[in-house]
Amino acid sequence: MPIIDCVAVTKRYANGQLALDAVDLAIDKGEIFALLGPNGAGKTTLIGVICGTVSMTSGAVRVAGADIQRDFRAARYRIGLVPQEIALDIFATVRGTVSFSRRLFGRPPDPAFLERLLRDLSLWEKRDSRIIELSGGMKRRVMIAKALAHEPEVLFLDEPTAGVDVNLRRDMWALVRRLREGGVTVILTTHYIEEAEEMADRVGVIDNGRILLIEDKAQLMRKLGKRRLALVLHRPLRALPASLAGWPIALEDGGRRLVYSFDASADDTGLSTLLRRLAEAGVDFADLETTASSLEDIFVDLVGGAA
Ligand SMILES: Nc1ncnc2c1ncn2[C@@H]1O[C@H](COP(=O)(O)OP(=O)(O)OP(=O)(O)O)[C@@H](O)[C@H]1O
Repeated sequence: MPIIDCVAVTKRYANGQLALDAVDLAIDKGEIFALLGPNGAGKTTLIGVICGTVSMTSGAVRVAGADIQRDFRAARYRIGLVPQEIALDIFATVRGTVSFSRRLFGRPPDPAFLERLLRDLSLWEKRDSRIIELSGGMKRRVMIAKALAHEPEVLFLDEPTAGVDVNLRRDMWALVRRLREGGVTVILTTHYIEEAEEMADRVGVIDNGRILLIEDKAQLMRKLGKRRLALVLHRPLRALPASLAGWPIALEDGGRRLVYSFDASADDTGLSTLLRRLAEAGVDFADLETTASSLEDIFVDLVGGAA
């Protein structure tokens, strides 16, 4: 049984905006799932529906079997949510904020757990500071600690690293991995492709309220992945040989690098023709390298056309 199961989830806001259009999404326990999409794609709305803060127009969501509408408390108890905006009582202390959130869910105090959580998020030294005294990055850490305070099985991170510095981003990624080792399911939304590439087991791409694709990350990158061949030329080229006109080739680095993009899974990659024509045109190269395209290239291909 998936830990999160969305069936035909549709959301139309009061102003008529269709934010989710019959979304089916099943998330397995213990996976890290990245939901990718451009601004306004429907990511935050989908999270809101799953967490019960946005009412859906039609469809159903179950969290570990509990229906979010009929059995809200049971479903919500299993979820920790880190929203995009920081919302904290600025006069409370770090420790007070986190223990309050735990109490709200009816969990008994557990000082050892609290200490571990605050240490994991590099908040232990600040445990008695008031929120108002903290930097923006520290406040974000508190938001995460707060979401994890009741030991949820599923953690939602809505754009966790938008505008955060490199250290916090790295800490966050490390934390997410540790959580997964502990069996926690993590669902993150992002428009930073590198984040999905770095973290996710599976990737879903959403645009205009529709899921365009859900795929194992590695498979996705293999399947849709283009490759690049870069040749380092002996002598810089001003222009491509006429025999290669119209090929997906770019000259970079002042004509010293010739870069060819191709589909590695195609029957004919064009590589042998390319090399033959270069040889015929007297173009020598000193070195060559091939690289796989990133998830970003794939994403732009998918969403770029629709946007
Ligand atoms: N309360 C609301 N009332 C009306 N329309 C809304 C409301 N909230 C969101 N929308 C619209 O629904 C669509 C989906 O918005 P949503 O915030 O879910 O997208 P998102 O993918 O999270 O975007 P972002 O990456 O910018 O956070 C957008 O067109 C947005 O303008």
